[in-house]
Amino acid sequence: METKNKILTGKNLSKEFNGNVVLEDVSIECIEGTAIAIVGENGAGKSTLMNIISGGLSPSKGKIEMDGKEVVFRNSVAARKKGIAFAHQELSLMAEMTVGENIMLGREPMKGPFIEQKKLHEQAKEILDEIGYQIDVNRLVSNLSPSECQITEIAKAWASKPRILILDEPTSSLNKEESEVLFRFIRKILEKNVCVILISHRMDDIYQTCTQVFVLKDGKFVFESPLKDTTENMLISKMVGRDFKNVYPERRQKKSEKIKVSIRNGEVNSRIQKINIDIPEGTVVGIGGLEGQGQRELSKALFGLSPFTKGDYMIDGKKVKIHSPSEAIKYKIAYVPEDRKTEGLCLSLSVRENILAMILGKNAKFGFINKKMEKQETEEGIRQFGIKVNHTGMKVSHLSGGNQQKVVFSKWIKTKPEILYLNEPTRGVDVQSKLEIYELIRDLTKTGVSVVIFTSDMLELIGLSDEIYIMYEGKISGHISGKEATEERIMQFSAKEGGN
Ligand SMILES: Nc1ncnc2c1ncn2[C@@H]1O[C@H](COP(=O)(O)OP(=O)(O)OP(=O)(O)O)[C@@H](O)[C@H]1O
Repeated sequence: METKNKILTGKNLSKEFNGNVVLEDVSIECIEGTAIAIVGENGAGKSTLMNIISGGLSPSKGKIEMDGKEVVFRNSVAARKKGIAFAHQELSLMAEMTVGENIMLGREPMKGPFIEQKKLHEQAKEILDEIGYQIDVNRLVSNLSPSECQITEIAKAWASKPRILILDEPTSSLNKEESEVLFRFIRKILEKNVCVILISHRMDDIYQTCTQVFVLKDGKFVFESPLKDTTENMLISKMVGRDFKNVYPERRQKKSEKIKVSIRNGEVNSRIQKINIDIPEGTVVGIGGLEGQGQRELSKALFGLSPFTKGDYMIDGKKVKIHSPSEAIKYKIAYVPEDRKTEGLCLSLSVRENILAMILGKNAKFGFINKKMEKQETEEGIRQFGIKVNHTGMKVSHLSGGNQQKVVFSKWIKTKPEILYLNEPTRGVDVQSKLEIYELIRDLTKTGVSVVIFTSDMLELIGLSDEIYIMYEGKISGHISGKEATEERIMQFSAKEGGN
C-alpha cells in the first residue's frame, strides 16, 4: 500500500484577540489524499484555525510544520507559495475585475511588463473546466450571481494547484447540481494526493467527501474520528454539547383566512412577470426554485429596493405603493437581505450599533437617547439569537460569518414587523442556530406576522413553509401547500412552467 505523507502539522495552536482566547491548544495533521471536515457552531473558531494554517493570521501560541520542518508564514501569499490555498466563506473577489482576472490574480501570464489578457482568460477557463464549471471568464464579478461568485472563489484557490485546499462553506450559495460538481472535483483531487479541508454546516457536503472529522467547540477540538464511524446526529450533538433532535417546528394547523399581502400581475421590467401571490396573515410562505429564476428580483421588489414596474401591491386589501425601503418600513415590512456584508450590516460599526440601527431614532425622547433601553434591546437581541460576542461594542466585522447573519436578523426583528421578507436567512448559520431561527419564525407567525422566505435549501423550504410558490424563468410555476410538498414535486415545478 502506498504510504501517505504528512504535508502539514499544526501543533498546539492558540489564538487570542485582545486577551480573548478563540482557539486553544489545537493540533491537526494534514495528510496527502485525505479530506478533513471541520465542523462546529458559529464562532467556534473554524475560520480562525484555517486562517492560521493558510497564513492569514499568526498564532498566539504553537507552531506549524510543513514536510517535517517548522514554517512561519508572513501572510497568505507566502502560504500559497508553499502550496496552501484558501477559498473563503466571505469571498475575496474584486468586483470590478473579470472572472478570469480574479482567478489568475497574482499569477498573470506576462509578456515583458504587460499582462497577456487573452492567455490569462484562456488559462482561467481551463481551471474552471478542470473543476467542472462553465462561467464566461470575461464577465465582471459585479455582474455575477452569488453561486457564480462562489465558484470563482473556488477556482481562484485552485489556480495555484495547492497541496492543501481549504474550502470554507463552499456550497452555501450552490444548488444541488453545482454542489455535486464540486464533490466530484474534490474526489478527483484527493486521488492526486491533495489534502482538502472542508468547513461546512451542511452535513451532506461532509458525508459526500470527507474521510476524517474534527469537531471544534469554543476554540477546542472536542471530538475527532474517521467519518465512517459517525452519524450526523452524533456530530451535531458533539457540536452543541448535548443531545440534538433535528425537527422543524410544527406547521400551522389551519389556513389563515386573512390575506395580508397580495401581488397581482407583478412585473419588474421583463425580468419577472405575471406574479400573483397571496401571503396570508401568520403564515410562512416559502419561495423556491432553481437559482436565478427571479427570486432575487421578487424579494427586492417586495421590499421596494427595485420596485415592481407593473401590477398591484396590496396590503390588508388596500393598494399600496412601495417604491423604496423607507416606504416598505412604513408598512411594517422588514427585510433580511441575501448579502449581509453589502446590504445587511454596517461593518465599521459595533454589534450594538448594528442591532439598534433600525430603532435608534425611535428610542430617543426629546432628543435624548435612552441608554438603558438601548442596553436592554442589545442584550435581548444577543440572547434571542445566541450571538457570540465578547462585548456589545465589538466591531461587527470581527464576528464570525454566522454570527454576523444573526445580527442582521436581530436588527430587523427589532422593528416589530408585521410582514417579514427573508432572503436566504440561514446561510452560514450552524445547525442548532438554524433551528432556533425556525422556532423564532414560527413564534412570530403565532403573533400574526406574515413571513416570506426565499431559500435555495430544499429541506428548509419544505420543512418550514405552510405554503410554497416555485419560480421558473421569472414567473410563478407552481403553488403547493407545505404539507404536500416533496422534493420531486418541487423539482417538477422548478424545471418547467406549470410543472407538467
Ligand atoms: N479580528 C478579530 N477580532 C476579535 N475577535 C475575532 C476576530 N476574528 C474572529 N474573532 C472571534 O473569534 C471567534 C471565532 O471566529 P471564527 O470566524 O473562527 O468562527 P467560525 O467557527 O468560523 O464561525 P462561523 O461558522 O460563523 O463562520 C468568534 O467569536 C469571533 O468573534
